[in-house]
Amino acid sequence: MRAQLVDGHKRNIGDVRISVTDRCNFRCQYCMPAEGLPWLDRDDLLSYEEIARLVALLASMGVHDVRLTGGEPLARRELWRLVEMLSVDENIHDLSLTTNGYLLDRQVEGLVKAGLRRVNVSLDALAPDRFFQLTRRNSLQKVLDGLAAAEKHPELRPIKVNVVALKDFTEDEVVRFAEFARKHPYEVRFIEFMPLDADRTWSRDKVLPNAEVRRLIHAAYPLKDLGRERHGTSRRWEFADGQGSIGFISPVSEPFCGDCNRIRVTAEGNLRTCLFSMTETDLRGPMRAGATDDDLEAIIREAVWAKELKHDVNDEGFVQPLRTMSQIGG
Ligand SMILES: Nc1nc2c(ncn2[C@@H]2O[C@H](COP(=O)(O)OP(=O)(O)OP(=O)(O)O)[C@@H](O)[C@H]2O)c(=O)[nH]1
Ligand SMILES: C[S@@+](CC[C@H](N)C(=O)[O-])C[C@H]1O[C@@H](n2cnc3c(N)ncnc32)[C@H](O)[C@@H]1O
Ligand code: SF4
Ligand code: SF4
Repeated sequence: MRAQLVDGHKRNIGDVRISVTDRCNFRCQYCMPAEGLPWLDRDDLLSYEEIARLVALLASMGVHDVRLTGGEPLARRELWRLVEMLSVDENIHDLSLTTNGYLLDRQVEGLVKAGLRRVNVSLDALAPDRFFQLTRRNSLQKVLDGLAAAEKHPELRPIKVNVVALKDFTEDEVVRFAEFARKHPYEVRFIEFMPLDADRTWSRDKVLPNAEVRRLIHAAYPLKDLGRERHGTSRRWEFADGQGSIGFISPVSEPFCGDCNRIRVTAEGNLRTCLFSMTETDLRGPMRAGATDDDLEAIIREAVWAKELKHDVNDEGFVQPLRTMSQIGG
């Protein structure tokens, strides 16, 4: 084992989010433009072997939680192969996936066999026409099938459902989502819209504050506060009658940067120390030029030492990064 990876604010880094591709088969309004984006060339993507090398190095520095994301991670061929490579590392405690669910039905069995332990599925609407409006794809049923397929694997728990909430849109389905959470063994989380959309149309008045979502749910089904998990994104509330729980991820109205222990690696192998970072550190170049693990460790430690204390989108000086959520790996 190497020394714990720490930032300059004395925070131990314990979580890495790896983007395995910038491509996606959906076009969610709050993330991608309808026409897509210029995709990376395949040669520019880190190979699974390169990702596994980096993750093993990070895990030996105490970064024990690994999330695979994208773009759409299941759109990258044979993702199970990467999962298999990572799941044998004893230094990795949590190996999870965030997906739009479209290809989950087909792939979940292989992923579980390969050692995947958790899955989060994005689902922003429960009515087919509303789902189409948000994702620009007619795929609600495929996502529900993906969730049902995941549910059949008890190894994959908890299953979380991510709902990005938009003002003047999501309100109509908030109570239906609460009922969905009460009916299924899924932890539904409402997420406030962040300024990382490709169309750069984010504004504060398009954000549906989670306090409002909670108010709407509480009126129908009273809630009890369970608090926020350390290093977690969501604050959880359980239904007062004990039938399930619901979560709120509130980066706009209640930022949770204080105990942030996360870093990110983009699909082309750049290290980002914050979701909203304005700079990135190239790891692929040194790796392909023959850097040793000690060389890479030094590069990573220097970049992480400068990790941002926080990022508040409400700050006067806040600047939206050039890269979108799908390019960063949300
Ligand atoms: N502001 C901010 N948002 C984040 C961060 N990490 C994840 N998110 C957002 O949280 C939402 C849910 O992301 P997930 O991929 O499900 O990750 P998570 O919430 O950490 O997942 P769990 O560990 O399973 O609770 C997405 O909108 C992410 O972009 C972060 O460090 N900062
Ligand atoms: C970028 S996606 C990548 C994984 C996968 N394609 C998916 O949608 O789950 C990761 C998460 O970021 C969320 N997300 C994307 N753009 C967002 C935005 N502008 N604000 C808040 N969350 C966003 C998505 O809803 C999803 O839950
Ligand atoms: S949120 Fe996920 S599914 Fe939607 S466009 Fe972005 S990367 Fe694709
Ligand atoms: S915005 Fe940056 S500092 Fe804040 S929680 Fe997210 S990654 Fe961490």
